Amino acid sequence: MEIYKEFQFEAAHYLPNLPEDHKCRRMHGHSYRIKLYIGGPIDPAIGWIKDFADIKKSFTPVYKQLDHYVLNDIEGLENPTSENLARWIWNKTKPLLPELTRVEVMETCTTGCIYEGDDS
Ligand SMILES: Nc1nc2c(c(=O)[nH]1)N=C([C@H](O)[C@H](O)COP(=O)(O)OP(=O)(O)OP(=O)(O)O)CN2
Ligand SMILES: [Zn+2]
Repeated sequence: MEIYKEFQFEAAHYLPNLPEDHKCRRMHGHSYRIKLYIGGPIDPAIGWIKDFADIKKSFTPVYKQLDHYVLNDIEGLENPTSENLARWIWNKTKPLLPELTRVEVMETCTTGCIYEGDDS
């Protein structure tokens, strides 16, 4: 079974590797939504896999690096596509939250990326 916790943060970015005339090469902002999925057995005494509050606590140091920043200024996010952001969040969060099974990044209401580790 999996559970998830959703987060939202505001950030600006531009995609520097796109052609000059591509609109996403210009600086613009998104209300990003992130879903972190956690897998594991249900604790029979409590009836849950992990407290949602503990997922939030573990993710907070990573979240704070993203919210209200220009993503391009962050080390490792110089080309902040959804794909690169999902992998960056995975790499930063997995050591803090070993039960992490999937990261979903939603850049707009209609677009997103799912990352499940090295071979996805
Ligand atoms: N595979 C990817 N494609 C695009 C990414 C990305 O990270 N990975 N990013 C962008 C831009 O950041 C852009 O802001 C979002 O793209 P898009 O959906 O085209 O933007 P709109 O909200 O303007 O979409 P409409 O449906 O046309 O309104 C682009 N592509
Ligand atoms: Zn964008």
